[in-house]
Amino acid sequence: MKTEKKEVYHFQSEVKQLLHLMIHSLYSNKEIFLRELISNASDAIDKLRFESISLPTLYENDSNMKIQISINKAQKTLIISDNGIGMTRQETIENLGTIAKSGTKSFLESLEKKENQKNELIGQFGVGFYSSFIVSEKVSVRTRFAGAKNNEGTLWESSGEGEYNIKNIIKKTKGTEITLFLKKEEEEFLEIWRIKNIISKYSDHITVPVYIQNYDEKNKTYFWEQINKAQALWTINKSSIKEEEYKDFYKHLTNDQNDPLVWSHNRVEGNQEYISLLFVPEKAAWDIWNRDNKHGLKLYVKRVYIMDNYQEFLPNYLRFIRGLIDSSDLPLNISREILQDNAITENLKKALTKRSLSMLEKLSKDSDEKYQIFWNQFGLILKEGPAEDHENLSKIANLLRFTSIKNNNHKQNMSLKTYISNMDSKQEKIYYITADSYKSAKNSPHLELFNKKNIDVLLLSDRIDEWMMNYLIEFEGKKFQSISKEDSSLNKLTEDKKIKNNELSIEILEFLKKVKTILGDKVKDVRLTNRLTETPCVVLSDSNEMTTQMAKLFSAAGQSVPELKYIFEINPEHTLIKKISLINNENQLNEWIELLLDQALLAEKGNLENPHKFISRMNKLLLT
Ligand SMILES: Nc1ncnc2c1ncn2[C@@H]1O[C@H](COP(=O)(O)OP(=O)(O)OP(=O)(O)O)[C@@H](O)[C@H]1O
Repeated sequence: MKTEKKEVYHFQSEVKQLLHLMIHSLYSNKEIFLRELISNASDAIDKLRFESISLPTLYENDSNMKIQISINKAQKTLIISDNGIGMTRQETIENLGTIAKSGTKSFLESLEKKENQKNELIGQFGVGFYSSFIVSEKVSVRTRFAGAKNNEGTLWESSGEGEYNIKNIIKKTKGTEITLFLKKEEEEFLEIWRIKNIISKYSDHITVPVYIQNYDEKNKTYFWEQINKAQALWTINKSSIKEEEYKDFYKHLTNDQNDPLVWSHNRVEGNQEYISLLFVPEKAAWDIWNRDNKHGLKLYVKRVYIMDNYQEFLPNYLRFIRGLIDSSDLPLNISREILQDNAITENLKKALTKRSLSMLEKLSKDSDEKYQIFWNQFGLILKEGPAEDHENLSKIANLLRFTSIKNNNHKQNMSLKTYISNMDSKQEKIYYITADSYKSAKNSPHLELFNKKNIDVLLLSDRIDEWMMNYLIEFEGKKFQSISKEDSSLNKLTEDKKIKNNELSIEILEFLKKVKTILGDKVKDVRLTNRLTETPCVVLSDSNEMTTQMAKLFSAAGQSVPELKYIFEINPEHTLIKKISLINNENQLNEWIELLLDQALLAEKGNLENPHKFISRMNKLLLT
């Protein structure tokens, strides 16, 4: 048994940092402390409801769940109490002395550098309980875990300056009572109208009733006045919910301060019964690229909160979707483990995936501008889709956006449908090129023919693109074709320019033979090309071989890649080729051919195995 003595503890250093930051960055929006405390109280009540499904005695004969707020003007205090799950002593120390979230440290560090975005980022991170210190000079928490004895209560007190006290107390009721000793300059929060105002602003979608203690002047008595509607928004008929209410609800659910871009609210009856409410954010969460970023939907079963961030209802490539699902088919005592191998989960996942994709499709039809915002934020994540979800491949492909030669800038805003509708009548395939950057894709010699023929090519330069293109085989009957690979369909487009052997000069054919001999097995083949206009030569991958970009991805991932052998194509009409083909000096010819190959390789790969040799060879030839 602990003694009655106070024990002093120190805050974890991250807490000190967060407190400091919060007090200095959120001064313009102080009132959010009340939202945070009410939200915590509501979570504690949800947890109690959930736990008491298997252990009803936890209610301690008090199952009328509520949050109560009272003001004591004389003492300048504001008291927020709930009859939820409460905390044990150990939990109090862990929850109110540390920050459990992973990535806190890096988050705080990144925040230091983003002066003008601090406010928004802190909000997303969830300021939580510690926001009480924005308005309080001291905070005291009395709490007792549901089901524990009356003398197992805990008192936590702090002035938010580095340390806090813990003491054992008697608390007759389960739950938590938080007393804020307001700073002198924050006395506005002692006004009942002000508090009522804040509660209705932030807490309408809290499903637990929130009461404020009011005074009846006529009867000279105190009474509890309910402030919020305490009805779960998603259970209300769609047609009676206002746009603003959805937006508020989204913010409440996610801590995001921005409005959602779009949402989809559905009640499904029949075989499966559930309500889903899905949102697409306007901005990616700060930790969306963290491996341990907590995404997923909030799960309710028959209106009872079960868990946060359940990831199995949506595929990974839709991890930016936020929202909730309220199932009537799952049992209340469901656990994560059971959920995982559950046919209901599987069906829900299918249905919610379709729902999300249609929501995005609708967004793309309704507003180009909004869809572009979505794409800029989440396009890279959606690009994981083709590899992950074969079943919905064509729907996902339809949602992808690209830039292309004709686009003439790096903005990815062209759909495959648009590409196809602009296709030349002779064009059979959807042409694309992958490279390290937009610039290098746009300037690749492979584009010369396409530029000349006015045929558009998708320019892909995100890291994931090459990988994605392995899964995109065709769209609406048109095959995808990498233009850095050998491709016989090009012949149709170049009929007018076809190289016919009998029309070629003997000199050029002789030259071709020589090049083959000189390069030997450094290349797979040597051919004359009709792809080029400006460039003397180019290398291509064989149609069944890995592309350069793919090889780069593999080696960046630490995997060994077999050496790529290219097809070396020469442009017989290029002045340089014409000139070189006339060289008789064998040594000099060798040097020139090696130089040409290196040039083509450099253009293709962006680097050379032996750049030094390339330079000295070039310098030597420049002097001849
Ligand atoms: N009224 C309460 N009853 C029971 N536990 C509480 C209460 N308030 C806070 N806690 C506990 O303290 C923890 C920390 O609260 P805090 O508000 O700092 O962060 P959070 O609620 O976990 O995160 P966020 O604010 O981002 O949702 C909570 O997770 C909860 O376990």
